[in-house]
Amino acid sequence: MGQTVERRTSARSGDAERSGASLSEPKAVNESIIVRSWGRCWDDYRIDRSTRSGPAVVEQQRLNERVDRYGEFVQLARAEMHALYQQIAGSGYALLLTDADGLILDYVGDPTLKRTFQSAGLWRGAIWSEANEGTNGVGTCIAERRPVTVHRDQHFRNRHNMLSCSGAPILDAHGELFAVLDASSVNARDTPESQLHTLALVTMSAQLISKCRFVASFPEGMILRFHSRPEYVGLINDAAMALDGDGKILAADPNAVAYLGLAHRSDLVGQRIDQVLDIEPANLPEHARRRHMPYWPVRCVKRGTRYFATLEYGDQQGVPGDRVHRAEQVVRSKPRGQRRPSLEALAGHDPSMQRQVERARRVVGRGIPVLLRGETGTGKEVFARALHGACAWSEGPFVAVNCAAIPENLIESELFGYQPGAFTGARKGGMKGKVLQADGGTLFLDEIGDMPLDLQTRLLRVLEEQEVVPLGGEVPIQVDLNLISATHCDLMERVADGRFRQDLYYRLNGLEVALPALRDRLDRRELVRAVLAEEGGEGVVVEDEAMRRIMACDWPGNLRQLRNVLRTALALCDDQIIRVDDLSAELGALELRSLKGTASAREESALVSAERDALIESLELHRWNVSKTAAALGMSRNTLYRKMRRHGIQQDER
Ligand SMILES: Nc1ncnc2c1ncn2[C@@H]1O[C@H](COP(=O)(O)OP(=O)(O)OP(=O)(O)O)[C@@H](O)[C@H]1O
Repeated sequence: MGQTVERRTSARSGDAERSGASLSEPKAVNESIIVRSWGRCWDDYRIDRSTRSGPAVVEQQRLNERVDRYGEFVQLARAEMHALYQQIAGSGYALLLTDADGLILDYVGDPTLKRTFQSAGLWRGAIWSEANEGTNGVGTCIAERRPVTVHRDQHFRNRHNMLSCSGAPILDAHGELFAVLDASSVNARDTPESQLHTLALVTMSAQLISKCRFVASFPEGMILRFHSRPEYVGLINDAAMALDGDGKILAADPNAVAYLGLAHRSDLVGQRIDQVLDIEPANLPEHARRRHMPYWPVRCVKRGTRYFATLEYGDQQGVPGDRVHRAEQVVRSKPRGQRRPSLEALAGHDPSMQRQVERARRVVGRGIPVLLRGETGTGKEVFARALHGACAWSEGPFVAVNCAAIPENLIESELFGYQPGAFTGARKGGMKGKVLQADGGTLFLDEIGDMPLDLQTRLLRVLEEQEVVPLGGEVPIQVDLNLISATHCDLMERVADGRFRQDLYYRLNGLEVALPALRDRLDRRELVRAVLAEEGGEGVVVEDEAMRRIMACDWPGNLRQLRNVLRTALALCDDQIIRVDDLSAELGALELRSLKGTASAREESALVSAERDALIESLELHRWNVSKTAAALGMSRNTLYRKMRRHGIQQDER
């Protein structure tokens, strides 16, 4: 595994949360930042609110010098700015990169809005320090060293009252503010609260840029990355430390300080690595050479907490020019475990799976909708992607919509899109819904059983008439797409009790493919070997007793859970042999669960309420971030949403 910084879209808002910019961050926190800033504007800078002149702009030559000084960093940041812009394009925002003095170094935005932004002073060379321009997204972010949204009349100077700006700090490897990433819009009609979503995205991108910069800053040293879960090592929310050849810690990122339970960076920097983690400095070169199994388990010396770590030489970050290129790849790289196996590969050696693949193959590309049924983690989405890859629409897009994960009141606009001005808070340019995005390709409707009834009616009409009318629009737009849906539940049962429309059920179910649960597959041994190979453990042997335990397990989380357990076992095992001890506690908990399956009804109801309590506790612990909680509990987000619904847990229970 290369020393890369991967983005995981699903973790976007979660990571922003940890940095203090969560969507749920009390409005009051942002407001108190604004109040402090206004205080500085009155008392320290003594700014005249009513002057009409725009921000000072430096001469081109000085701007060029500044950009040169930031060198490769500007290109690295630009790669991420483009990636972020893809997400917010059409919403009237421009992205700005400034230096630590608030001087705008770079701009990425809608070319048609260039003039508007230029006349507002949001352009290369303009200086947006707080002392010059009063309270604003860039200058106040620099003054407070934290993410901030400054919305319309929260700006101190009247001239800037039409702006909405969200700025987040980019830190250097020593924790110093080095640059600011800002998203600004002119004449936004949104409320300050809706800006918090933008702020979360900007904060996440700023963290990603900070991390790329960290790992690229020590070409002479080594970079150690760690996290309590192996699958998170190498992703944006792992911890990073730079070491010299003797194991002395040269730098540590904020996650390293937080995960090790320390108060300050200075508690780490200058220490030797073996004072912090149980890593022998003499063994560092050996760890850096590990290629067959990149991460290994380490423990915190003081607290005994276990992590998984990787180590690479700083110069393995690539030659300078290459680094930018890698950053571009890095920010766009796909989450691990998202390979695209073919239908044959999915069939494996299991007769029932082979039968299902054969049936699906017969209808593929004939415009017959396929309904996939299977428990969580049986590979429904992987199967849908393989079907898309094998059909006539494979050149077109594959657009997945998870009906369980989108809040009910958003499904309609997500699916069908809307026209400009369709409702308050709508994006200026309107939005193309998922159905239209999938035109010419495949629309994958995951967890279709969770679609609200009134939307089922709309969906049925779209499918029958093969045209969509976006919200607020009148003219129908033709669509031609391949439809695959998936569900974990018995849709017929839902039809029987009135929760699912019978006509839609028949419309979706051109062919039903039932994916077997892992416990029912006859090729589990082969699957274990295949997953181990995919996880970098080719040639690793599973000891008989360990294999017996894996075979005997009930695997409620199916292939997803098997993969997690094997990934951890690979990291823990010595001598390329997986023993019982390497099978994580998760397997023990599963075995206990099957024992509990025989418990009496009373015990079961106690278990149900224990599960509810445990879910709430875990959600609390992860600040109600569903992605993180699901990852910590080893289940999919869908499963967690389902469980929350079953236990009547609402996200606003906090
Ligand atoms: N045939 C397979 N071999 C190995 N791993 C697989 C296979 N199919 C799926 N997986 C793995 O199992 C995990 C779950 O797959 P997927 O998301 O497709 O399941 P799902 O049924 O859609 O789950 P959910 O209903 O919870 O959304 C993924 O990590 C995927 O890589």
